[in-house]
Amino acid sequence: MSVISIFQTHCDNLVNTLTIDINNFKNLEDDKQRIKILYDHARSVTLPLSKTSKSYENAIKYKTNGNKYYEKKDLDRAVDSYNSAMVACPHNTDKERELLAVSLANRSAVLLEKELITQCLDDINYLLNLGTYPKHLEHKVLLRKAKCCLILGQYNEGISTIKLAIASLEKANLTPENKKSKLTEINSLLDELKLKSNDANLELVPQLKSNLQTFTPNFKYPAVNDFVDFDEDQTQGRFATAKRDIEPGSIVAEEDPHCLAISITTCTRNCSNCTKSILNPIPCGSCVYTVFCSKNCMKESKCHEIECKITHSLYESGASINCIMALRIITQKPFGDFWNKKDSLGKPISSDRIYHGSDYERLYNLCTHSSMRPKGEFVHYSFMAIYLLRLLKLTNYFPYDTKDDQLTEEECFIGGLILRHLQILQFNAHELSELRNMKVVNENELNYYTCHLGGAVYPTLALFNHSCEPGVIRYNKGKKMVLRAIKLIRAGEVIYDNYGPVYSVEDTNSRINSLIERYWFQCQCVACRNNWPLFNNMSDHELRLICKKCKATNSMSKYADVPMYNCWRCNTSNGIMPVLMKLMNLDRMTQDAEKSFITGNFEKSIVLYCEILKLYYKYLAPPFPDLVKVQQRMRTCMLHDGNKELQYKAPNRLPEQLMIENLL
Ligand SMILES: C[S@@+](CC[C@H](N)C(=O)[O-])C[C@H]1O[C@@H](n2cnc3c(N)ncnc32)[C@H](O)[C@@H]1O
Repeated sequence: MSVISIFQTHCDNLVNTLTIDINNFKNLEDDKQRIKILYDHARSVTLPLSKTSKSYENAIKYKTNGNKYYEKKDLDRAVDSYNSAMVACPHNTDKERELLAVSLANRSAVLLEKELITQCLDDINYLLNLGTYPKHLEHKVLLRKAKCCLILGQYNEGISTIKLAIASLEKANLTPENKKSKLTEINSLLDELKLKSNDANLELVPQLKSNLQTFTPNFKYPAVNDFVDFDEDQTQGRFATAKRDIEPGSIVAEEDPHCLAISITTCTRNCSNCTKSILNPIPCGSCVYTVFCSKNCMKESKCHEIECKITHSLYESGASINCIMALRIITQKPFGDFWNKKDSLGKPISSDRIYHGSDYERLYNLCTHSSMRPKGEFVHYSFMAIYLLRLLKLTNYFPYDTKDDQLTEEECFIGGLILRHLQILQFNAHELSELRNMKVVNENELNYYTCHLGGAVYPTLALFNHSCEPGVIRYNKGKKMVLRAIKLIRAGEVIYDNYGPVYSVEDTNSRINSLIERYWFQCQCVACRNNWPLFNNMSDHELRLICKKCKATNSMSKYADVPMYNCWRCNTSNGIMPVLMKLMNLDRMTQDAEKSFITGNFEKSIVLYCEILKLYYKYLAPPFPDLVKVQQRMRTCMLHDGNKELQYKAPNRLPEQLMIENLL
């Protein structure tokens, strides 16, 4: 049985044995009442608390494998094995902590050979901090550290490290001869460091100019650019609009998540706090599902201190990433923070209060569609919430001793919040992702794919509605989500995001049905209303000209040899030649953009593609194939501006043939 189904089966069994009246259940006053009514019934499921524990013996095996790979100079596998050794290694006894330090030291040697100097230095600093590395070997890592300092230009730090290395030679079990040769090596490194240090004092380091795109935060909604506003209506709820024309390429929004979670498939490759891809993870001392990129991230991750004990039950029960986040929204803040808000939650928020995504009230007010939720599903969600609440009660989250067979007011309140989060996340969570290289045999055929790392919730970005012809694309930069325009969005227009289905790759019926099923609304976007063709069915011979007066679309053949046309709607006479001339000028720009794109010069190609898009949107109306191609290229370029796995290599040449994938 797959792990996903374990959790599902528990819930299904509970729903099937339920004796209460489901109609009444749905009409209950609030989520807290739902938890209260179902709690005892849900307790018939035993919580799976067995653990995939850390194991010293396994750690030794992995470390030994790492050494073998290192000897064979298979550096990538060596790093992987040392990583596994560290994740598996318990941190309780001196012997275990020594193994951890040795694995770190070995990994740092490999990283130095791989010329990953900063990572090597991080490992050495971490192991020296542990204080459990055998003293008779310490001179080796200190020497390695000094070499890193030399390469990184940290000369003074290097010099003090050399002094420590010399002192620690006293504790080394070396023959006098070996000791002498080590000392010679150390002293020559010291000379080099001193020399470089003197030179560095004479040099003036030129300041690199940041070429960051301009982003002027909106006063009321700091996560969006000043040119964005929000509006609301009966059919669409809240949505974002443009206060002025927004040009393609502009940054529309940048937001930090309110909460995030890394999925089980990548939880030992990406930092659970900042999502960074890491080659040299620092594993949690107690569980095998959590790693960090630095001590800082480990310290910042308050939620893991609470969750560590139940991480196994969460991950191995097959609970979805939304379940993990529904709980984490709670564990990342102290109980008192929620309890103090219990009377204000759900009440109207003053209109001049700044909309910060970190505000719990903003998250709480995201849409739940609870009135539309089918009765059975409500019960199902409540069981999931109770399961999560019972796990939470096994931690030290509540400021008192908890009992599984008793439900206090406080627990009931928190259970109600978890139930609400599950509903919110269903419609408002985003995927976290990074670019990874496809594993291909031939290095020249190196390619990339977007790998999903987990989920996150961004309370401001969650206010953007969907269109199958979106105005923005989304990507992650660290844990931030960035939204950038991929078309000209005119003042007053709605700024649409995209929830998955894109007009050029999926037919209208299929898009409409999947949106109804997944997001519970009937899409009325321009592509759905007009049943736009798929990319493969778009005509290459058609010119979709925009009337200069009324902006209506006038469709004609590219080869119609006529100088003018009269707009079908307002009858204004429009010249065709000036438009054709402009489009011909674009050919050159398109070739340049393609050349830069294919050779991986994404910054240059973004600038050119943006110019092309501006002209397209001025004279032509979508859909047409060249527009789809350019937007697809823009998407690839922007993804390369976002997260990449640590060892990501941009392909030397990207496929010249356009691969139409989902835009988002
Ligand atoms: C992430 S929320 C977007 C913000 C939402 N409008 C609100 O008021 O909170 C997703 C929900 O918004 C609504 N929505 C999104 N795009 C829509 C559209 N194009 N037309 C109508 N409703 C839409 C749907 O109810 C969907 O489940």
